[in-house]
Formats: sequence, structure tokens, C-alpha cells
Amino acid sequence: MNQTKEQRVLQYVLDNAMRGDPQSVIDNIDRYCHEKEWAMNVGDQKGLILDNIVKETNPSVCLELGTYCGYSAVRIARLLKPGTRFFTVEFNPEFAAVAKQMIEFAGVDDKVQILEGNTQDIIPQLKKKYEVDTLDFVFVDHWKDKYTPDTKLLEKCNLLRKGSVILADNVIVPGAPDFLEYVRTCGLYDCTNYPSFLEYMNEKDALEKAVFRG
Ligand SMILES: O=c1[nH]cnc2c(O)cc(-c3ccc(F)cc3)c(-c3ccc(F)cc3)c12
Ligand SMILES: [Mg+2]
Repeated sequence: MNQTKEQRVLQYVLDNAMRGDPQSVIDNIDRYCHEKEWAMNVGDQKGLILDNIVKETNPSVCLELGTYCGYSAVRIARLLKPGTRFFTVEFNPEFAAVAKQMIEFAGVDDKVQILEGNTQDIIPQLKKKYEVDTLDFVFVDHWKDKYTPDTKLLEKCNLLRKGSVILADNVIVPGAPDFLEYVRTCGLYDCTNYPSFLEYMNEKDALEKAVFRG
């Protein structure tokens, strides 16, 4: 049975990275995607911006929308202090299966819980089923059309508190114009744009940080 691209990325990591070493997993995914096949990981350049914002936020409870192969889950988890809870949501079962193995190989599975399903179904379950009070950090990287409805759902479910950080990938390419319009004009957020480049390409992209005013 032919491997999928995501399975090839995982296999390259299993063959070339160091088990239990998140940085080597990150470096090998980036090497594969630079040299062999493009894949939609946040990547090394936007990844450095992600790192800095996670470090400055120092979150205790994190959520990621869009796990894919687990690259950003490993990237974020490697910076989290012991005892931090980190949920990552993926609706594609094949991606979730690859991410589970990637996260276990990197040795961060004690911090990361992969929730398989649709964000609009899982977000309303976080309080009761997953015993979340509020979220300190949310990385939004699933599908451009879901950025705004899911942000509004986080508000409706009272999952945001004063200072909660929402960081969104791809606000230039493929772009999330309705999300930018919403967070920048609704009055609930302080927004910052971080210009960068599309992963493994020379095209301009950016991250947007929206801090909930509470
Ligand atoms: O969908 C995405 N989710 C999360 N991150 C993404 C990312 O970092 C990059 C891209 C992306 C792909 C191809 C391209 F030329 C430019 C950008 C996508 C994406 C966009 C449209 C698509 F049809 C399928 C993938 C996503
Ligand atoms: Mg992305």
C-alpha cells in the first residue's frame, strides 16, 4: 500500500531523528520538507516567532486547532513547563495517526493530548469533559474558513480570560481576511501582526496575535 506524504515525513523522522529529542524531530521535518516534499507545517521561520510568543506567554493550558503531522505540537510542547496541559485538535484520522506517532517519538506525549474530531464539536466539550477552566494560549492553524467561527465559539464557551493569547497562522497565505477584520475591529482583542514567509517558500505570509481584553 503506498505511503501518504504525511507517512513519508514520519518515516524520515523515525529513520533520522533522535528518539526523545523534540528539536531533532523539528529539524528533520524541516530538512525533509525543504529538500524532498513541501508540507504545511508552520516551519522554521514562522516557528521561531511561535517559539517566542509561547515563551513570553508561559502558558499552563494550551489549545491547538489543526495538528496535521504534529510539528507545531512538538514545537510548542518542548517549551512547556511540567504539568502544563496541551490539547491539539485534528479532524483527519490519518493526520491524527501520524501526529500521535510523531509526538510519542519526540517524547512529549506526556504533555500533549490529541483530540480527534471537529473543532466546533470539541471546543464546547473542553470545560466539562476535559476540565478546562480558561485557555492561556491557542494556536489556530486548521482551515482559514474556521478561524472566525471557532474564535467566536471560544468566546461563547467562556474559554478566554483577560490576557488569553490567540495566535493564527497563514493570515496572508492562504489568508484569513474575515478573521483579521474580526479580531482587529470587534474591540475584544489587542492585535499584533508578525510578517514572515510561507513555510519552505519565499512567499510572504504572517502570523496574527490577538490578546483577549477580558
Ligand atoms: O490549510 C492549511 N491549514 C493550515 N496551515 C496551512 C499552511 O500553513 C499552508 C497552506 C498552504 C498550502 C498551499 C499553498 F500554496 C499555500 C499555503 C495551507 C492550505 C491552504 C489551502 C489549501 F487548499 C490547503 C492547505 C494550510
Ligand atoms: Mg499553517
